[in-house]
Amino acid sequence: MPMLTDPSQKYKGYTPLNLTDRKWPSKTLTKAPIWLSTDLRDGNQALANPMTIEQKTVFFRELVKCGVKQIEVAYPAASDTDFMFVRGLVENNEVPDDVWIQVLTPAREDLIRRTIDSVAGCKKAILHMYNATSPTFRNVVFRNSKEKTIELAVEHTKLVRRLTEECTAKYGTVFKYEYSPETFTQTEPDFALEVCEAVKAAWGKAGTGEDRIIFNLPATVEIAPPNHYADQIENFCNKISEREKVIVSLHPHNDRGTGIAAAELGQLAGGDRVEGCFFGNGERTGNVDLVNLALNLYTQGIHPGLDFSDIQTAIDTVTQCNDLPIHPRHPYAGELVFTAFSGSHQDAIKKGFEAQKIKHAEAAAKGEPQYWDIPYLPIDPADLGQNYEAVIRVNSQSGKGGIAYLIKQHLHLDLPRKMQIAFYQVVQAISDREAREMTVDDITTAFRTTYHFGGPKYQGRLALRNFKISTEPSEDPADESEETPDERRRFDGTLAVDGVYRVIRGDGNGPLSALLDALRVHLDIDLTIRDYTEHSVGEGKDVKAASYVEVVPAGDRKSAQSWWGVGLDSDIAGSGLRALLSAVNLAIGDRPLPELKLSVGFNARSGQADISSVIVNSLGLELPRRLQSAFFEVAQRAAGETGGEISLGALTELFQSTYGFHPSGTADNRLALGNFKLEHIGEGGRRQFIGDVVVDGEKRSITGEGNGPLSSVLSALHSFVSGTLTIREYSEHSIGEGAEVNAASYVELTYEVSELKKTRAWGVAVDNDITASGIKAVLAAASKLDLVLKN
Ligand SMILES: CC(=O)SCCNC(=O)CCNC(=O)[C@H](O)C(C)(C)COP(=O)(O)OP(=O)(O)OC[C@H]1O[C@@H](n2cnc3c(N)ncnc32)[C@H](O)[C@@H]1OP(=O)(O)O
Ligand SMILES: CC(C)C(=O)C(=O)O
Repeated sequence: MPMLTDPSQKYKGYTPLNLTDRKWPSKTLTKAPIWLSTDLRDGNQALANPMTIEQKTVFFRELVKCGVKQIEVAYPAASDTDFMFVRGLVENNEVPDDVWIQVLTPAREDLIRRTIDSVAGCKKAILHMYNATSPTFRNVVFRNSKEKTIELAVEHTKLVRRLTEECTAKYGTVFKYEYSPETFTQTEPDFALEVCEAVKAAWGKAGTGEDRIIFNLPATVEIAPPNHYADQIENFCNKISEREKVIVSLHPHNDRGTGIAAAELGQLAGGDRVEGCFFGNGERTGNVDLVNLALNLYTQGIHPGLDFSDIQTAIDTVTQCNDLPIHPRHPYAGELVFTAFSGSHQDAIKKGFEAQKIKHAEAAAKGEPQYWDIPYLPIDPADLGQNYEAVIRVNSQSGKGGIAYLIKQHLHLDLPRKMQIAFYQVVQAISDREAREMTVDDITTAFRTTYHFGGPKYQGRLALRNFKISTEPSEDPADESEETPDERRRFDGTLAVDGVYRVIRGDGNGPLSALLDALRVHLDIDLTIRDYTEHSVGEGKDVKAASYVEVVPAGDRKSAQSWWGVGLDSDIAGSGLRALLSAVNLAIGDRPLPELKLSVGFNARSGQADISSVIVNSLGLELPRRLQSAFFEVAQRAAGETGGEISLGALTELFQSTYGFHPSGTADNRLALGNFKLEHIGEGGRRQFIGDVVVDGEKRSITGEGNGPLSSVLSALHSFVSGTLTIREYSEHSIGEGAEVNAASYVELTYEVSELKKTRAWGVAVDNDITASGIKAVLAAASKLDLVLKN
């Protein structure tokens, strides 16, 4: 049947109360009401499968944990399960001393008796009796007159008094009495009052404070807007006699979807207590949601007396016990309620957090409250034990702000605005292509992959292995113009280029321009930096620098096309260089790069770096800069006869023979290391070398002291070497990883014997022990010198 064109022929509107002096509209809520959870009664009776005793027990404990002090635990006369559940609570001492358990009964003697039996022995119980009072119920359900309706309530109230007193006398249980004129909102207001007055008189012992009688005024079915409910409550509160001896309890249902409003307006109108269920379970559209009401108060700065610091556990417990899901949009509890998908919301939230951080710092400094003021978020999710991860979620409706927020939250990177736009396009493309929500993981992975950020797993075609920035005097000392700095920076470093190591060198005004120069010279990559920013990440000794670089094609600073990159390093120069390489990786895409060419001809600047590239690739040795130059000269001389031509294999062999190096450590040197030990001498770092050195095939046991391992070896060598050996340069690095790691050492020695000129030689060695590697490098270098031995 379709909807009626004239519904007035089928549905009657409510009859408004003509309150001439209603007060509630101009009031505000200032304190929390008494809360009564009826999850285990009104909520339970509305379930297709009512809860088991175990489920009710778990639920009861959660209610207690959240701070509910009055809990309607059952309709004990309904079933053995309900009865036994209440008995279990009592007998197992489940009820804390400050909690009242409440039990509901109709106005029927047998059921009242069983209900009181259920709580016998409990410390504190509220006996709740009801009978419906509205015309329809009187006429249709009970077929009762008004008088008979009052009589039913009065007689059974007297019975309740007698039986509860007996129970108190026998078991010590303290009782409160609650009476509900069920269907109150559909009952003539004066008749509802008349019934309650009669019940109060029959109870006969309503007092003040703890002795107040509770009159529950249910919107059994919500049939009118919430202002009407408020009028009904205010009217009742004004007219009931001995108001101070009465607790007015509100029991809204949600048939019109205004249960929350009804409860809030009802409190303004005088309601002292609110009965409802967590997350709004209950008959039909549910009872009023206590969590919602409590948190509404909380967001007005009023503590509700309930604690939802761990709302997720409450959600999990309630949904598991009720077997009903919570709608994703449910106030405070739905999984999407702290989530923003749309770009403008995300942008506002991100800006809100940034602005609030500053405002809070200012307020903290002045000792003022730090008010929550975030667009689109009425409550701080953290107060409910929720984290911010869910706040911003990304799909095709999202904008750069939200994505940047997630990157900041998860990677601690505060992307510059233009880079936000660039990365937004990356995420948009993925989101459009895959037509789905992007998780935080998707976004951070997209970021890492795009910018080659976050370790070897995300490494790009160009990856920085090591570098050194040195200061060089400006090339043209005659140029005294202000633009030309006195000093220039030199970048010396090793890159992995498509998996092959390349030693590169470049000069510039700063580290980044020096790297750009090196890239241009060695790899034909010609770019210019258009934008650069940086910020610190973390604090104290763990602080790192994050850098962001935008590059454009060289000579085209206004280019429409640009590439951003990001770098993070404990060293600011390292972070900038990494950011630049990150941008360069994007810029080169998959364009082929020039392969390593060996050019050892004179004046070939790239040649020096290129032969170092051969050594790092063939032997894993990252030569110190002066050794690079030294070997370049050796290579040039060796290749002199072939016009600069030399094969990669020949170059590697030349290196090994020149520096007495063999990767296995078994170089055929004039001096070789035998067994040795190094001992600490005295308090300082002084050492004593005691060991065997094989010289020209003959073992010599020598000792020597020095400030460190290498100087003690030199001192020992002087026991059979005439003249003076000195270490001019020493450096080392690791080769390999994990258990396979070795140390590579480079030593340059100078040697001076009287009347002979000073000579120098490099030695290189690798060993799994760093000290042995250094000593072997000393002996390798010494082997290359014309040592004069003492007799
Ligand atoms: C608005 C509310 O939520 S009220 C609470 C509702 N909750 C429940 O009903 C859940 C528990 N109920 C039950 O398990 C059962 O209804 C019982 C055990 C209480 C009673 O079961 P039964 O005796 O089989 O009766 P039934 O369920 O048919 O109840 C209807 C009878 O109770 C009477 N009745 C209904 N409400 C009340 C009341 N508050 N006081 C006295 N009698 C009542 C009806 O008039 C009817 O009487 P009749 O049989 O003489 O016509
Ligand atoms: C028993 C009463 C209070 C009831 O649950 C209702 O009217 O909804």
